[in-house]
Amino acid sequence: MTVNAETHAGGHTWQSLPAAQQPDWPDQAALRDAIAELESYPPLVFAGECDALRHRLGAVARGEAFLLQGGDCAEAFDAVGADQIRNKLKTLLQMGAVLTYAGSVPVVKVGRIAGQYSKPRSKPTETRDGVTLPTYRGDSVNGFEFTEEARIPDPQRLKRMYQASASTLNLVRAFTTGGYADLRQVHAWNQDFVKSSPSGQRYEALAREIDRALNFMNACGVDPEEFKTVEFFSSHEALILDYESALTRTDSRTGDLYDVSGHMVWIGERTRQLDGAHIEFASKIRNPVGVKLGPTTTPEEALTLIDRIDPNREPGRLTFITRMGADKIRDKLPNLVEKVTASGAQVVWVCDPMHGNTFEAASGHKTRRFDDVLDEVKGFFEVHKELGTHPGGIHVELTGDDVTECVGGGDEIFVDDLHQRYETACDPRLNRSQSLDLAFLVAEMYRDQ
Ligand SMILES: O=C[C@H](O)[C@H](O)COP(=O)(O)O
Ligand SMILES: C=C(OP(=O)(O)O)C(=O)O
Ligand SMILES: [Mn+2]
Repeated sequence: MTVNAETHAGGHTWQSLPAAQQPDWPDQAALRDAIAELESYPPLVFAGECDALRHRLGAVARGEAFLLQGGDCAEAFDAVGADQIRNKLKTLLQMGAVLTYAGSVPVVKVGRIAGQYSKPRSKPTETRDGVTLPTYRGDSVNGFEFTEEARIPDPQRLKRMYQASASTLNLVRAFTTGGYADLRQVHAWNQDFVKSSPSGQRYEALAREIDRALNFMNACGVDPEEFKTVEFFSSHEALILDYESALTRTDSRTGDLYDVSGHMVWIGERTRQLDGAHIEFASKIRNPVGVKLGPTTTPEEALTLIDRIDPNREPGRLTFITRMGADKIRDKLPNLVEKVTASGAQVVWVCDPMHGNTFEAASGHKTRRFDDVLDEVKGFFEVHKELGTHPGGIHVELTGDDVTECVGGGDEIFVDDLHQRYETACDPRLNRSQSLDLAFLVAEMYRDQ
């Protein structure tokens, strides 16, 4: 295999390289048909929007803005109703408002939304009561239901992924530009949270300050229209390369390739092999790109990733999403940040405090402790403070619904509560109140920084 081969029969350099975590599609003819159809579909996003996000992330890399990236671990086809999308968006916007005020910097808002349908897994199979079946790999590949039939990878699902992404993005665009996301409304939701929940009451002082700031702007005659719309971007893990390749198009303005399935895509911890297809793919598209970095990442790997994906050292092009675990971040992160900074690269550093802190409760539920999540973010801020670098943002798995998937938080969820509303198809998400709790606590950290 050569990394630099310019093309292969399918057309793109990455298509001739080994790709980890791809489904074993049993029906290759059906796969080819699905890909051909996807290739004929219109883009979900415009290349110029991807450029805009890259510029916003450039400001994050320079320390002038903060990134809030969040949403489901795995979106599901049967969870794209208006209520679920609205609740998720509402939660992210509320978090964004708190962080904007406390940090006094723009918050770049990016959803794990409208495309987050594919999951890398640690095991190829799952066994329940002595029955072993292929593992669930996300709604884009197979069904969550534990039956032989549901678990067969079906390429028709790639088309449903496109359709579900399109309708989700359509509603998100409507909400964010049509007046629903008005900052004054978002602030009123935050006031509700502060008033009506025990965990919210701790943040009364901050909410009052925001209220005063809004009244002040009002009194100064700031045009209320300014508050009406909000910029919001989509992102997902670029995992299933047949899908991402079919949605990768040449931009007529520049001749560059863009993956028009979302504004930003990231490469996961399990697929970031330097000689693999995913990194080659990431290096060829002009979208802003993220790469997850777990605790085994060496500085040499990080530097090679920069050379591959960001050879021109363009702030905003590359985001490193570190997911070390609360017990490792203070040990592992400093060396990476130091070496990357010394190389002259200006990457965005983002903390994913979820994926290094997963454990299985006695009940069998995969869960995370709110305190571990918070402690990893704290460690992230400490390391950057010590090194004089910018803690660029957080990347979290969350939902706007009152699920019981992570333990702890101000409105505490106990291990015994997990079964009550455990709805995730993959990893445990912070619920609405845990997400807001986190935003207020991170806001305090950002301020102290
Ligand atoms: O976000 C996803 C999960 O962390 C990943 O799919 C691994 O989960 P698993 O260990 O249950 O396979
Ligand atoms: C699989 C994920 O993360 P990671 O690649 O960091 O394990 C994820 O973000 O859902
Ligand atoms: Mn996950």
